[in-house]
Amino acid sequence: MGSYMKIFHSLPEQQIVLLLKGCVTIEDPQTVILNAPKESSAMKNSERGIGHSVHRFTFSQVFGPETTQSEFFEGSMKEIVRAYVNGVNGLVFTYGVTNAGKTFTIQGTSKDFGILPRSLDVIFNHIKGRHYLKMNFKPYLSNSVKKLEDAQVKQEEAIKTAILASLKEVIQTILPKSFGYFQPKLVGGNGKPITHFDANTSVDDFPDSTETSAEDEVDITILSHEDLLKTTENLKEKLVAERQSKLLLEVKIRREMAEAMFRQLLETEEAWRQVILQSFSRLKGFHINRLEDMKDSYEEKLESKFEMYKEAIKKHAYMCAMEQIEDHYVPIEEFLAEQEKVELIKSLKLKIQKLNETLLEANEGYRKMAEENSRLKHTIMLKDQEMNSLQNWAKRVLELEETVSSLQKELDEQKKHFSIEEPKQQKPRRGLLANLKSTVAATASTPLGKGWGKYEDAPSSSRKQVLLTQSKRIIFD
Ligand SMILES: Nc1ncnc2c1ncn2[C@@H]1O[C@H](COP(=O)(O)OP(=O)(O)OP(=O)(O)O)[C@@H](O)[C@H]1O
Repeated sequence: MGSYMKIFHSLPEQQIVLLLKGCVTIEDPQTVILNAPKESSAMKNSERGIGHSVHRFTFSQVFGPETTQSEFFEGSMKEIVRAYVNGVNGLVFTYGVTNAGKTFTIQGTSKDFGILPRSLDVIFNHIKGRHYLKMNFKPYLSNSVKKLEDAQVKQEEAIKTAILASLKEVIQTILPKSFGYFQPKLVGGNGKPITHFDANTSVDDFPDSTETSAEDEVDITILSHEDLLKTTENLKEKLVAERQSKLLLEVKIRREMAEAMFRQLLETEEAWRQVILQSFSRLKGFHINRLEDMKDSYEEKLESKFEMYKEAIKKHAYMCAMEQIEDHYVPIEEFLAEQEKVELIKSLKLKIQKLNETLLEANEGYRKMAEENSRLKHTIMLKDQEMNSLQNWAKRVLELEETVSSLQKELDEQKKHFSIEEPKQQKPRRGLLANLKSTVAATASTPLGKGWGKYEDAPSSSRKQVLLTQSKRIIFD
């Protein structure tokens, strides 16, 4: 018994409970402990100090999950049933959520009966041989019974037979194949149906009430009292049989009518089916045509919409282009003029570039020339210095030349003078240098320039050479 289920009967102390695994723990055969699940509000409340997470319940008997149907019956029902057969009323009911196992407990399965078939088995075993065999009680107004007369019993039986027969036919007609679906409802202790309805039972299996008795009509006046009773009895039976046969006939007629109606119904159904099929196929055709029409019209619509959108897009593109043209439009003359300007600017730029290059080159040349110039200046300066020194030299040479010429003159005069006075006085020779010195000293105040004059027009180099030659000559003289 894996589920959680309580089975109560009328007495509170007789509470019995079957328990679920998990939060429910069986402490002992009388006590169950309920532990609140971890996430439950009861557990959370108990953690906050409100209420308890554990509850203890006491019962007359607790059955755990491993309990079998038999053990449960023995432990729960047997005493109640025993009391019942001894005239003590009892109430057993199950209580629990859906799928808790109430039906399983009460009814059980065909292999493993629950407490109800087991109880019935016990009860019927208990009254075995003491059954009331006559079938002359009829339920009345749900909670009562009526005792039937024999004739009523037979009438009931005939009706029952007729009903069962027609029922069987109807069932065979309507549900020929699925008849096997119906299972016996009540099962006895041996597992066989207590009330058995055999689908193969036919009308022929029931006594044929339409058959007339073999007995002929008799003259009652010649009959004894016993025979009379017997005959009366026979007549009664005949009467009943006739009534039965009438009933059967009625049932038969009704059945035939029902069959006819059923056939008609089938035919009608078939006709309707045909009609429906035709309509359906027509409808289908209609739908297909309609669908095709719709498809065409949708395609057309789609096409026209497509065209419309295409036109709209074109228009939009055109408008955009026009707007752009308005914003960016330049007349061709302006454009050409601009173009010329651009060309001009380009060529000017090119020229400027070339000029720049030329300028750079000129700069470079100028720089080189400046260098050359400074070098030449330097040379000139050197030459000037040289020239100055040469001029000084020349000046000096001229002076010396002057001196020499004056000395020469003086010498010549002296010579002349000596040649006149030579015989009288012979002047002692003192050497050239002593003579020169004395001459220079004598002519120190003599002005220069007389000897220079004859070289004034000569080029400087030849003049220098002359000067040098003269000065050399003067020095070596
Ligand atoms: N003790 C058990 N052992 C094995 N199977 C069980 C047990 N109890 C219940 N079941 C199975 O659990 C399922 C539900 O059980 P059952 O139909 O008896 O529940 P229930 O309480 O009658 O439900 P509901 O209230 O919906 O009728 C069934 O398939 C049943 O066979």
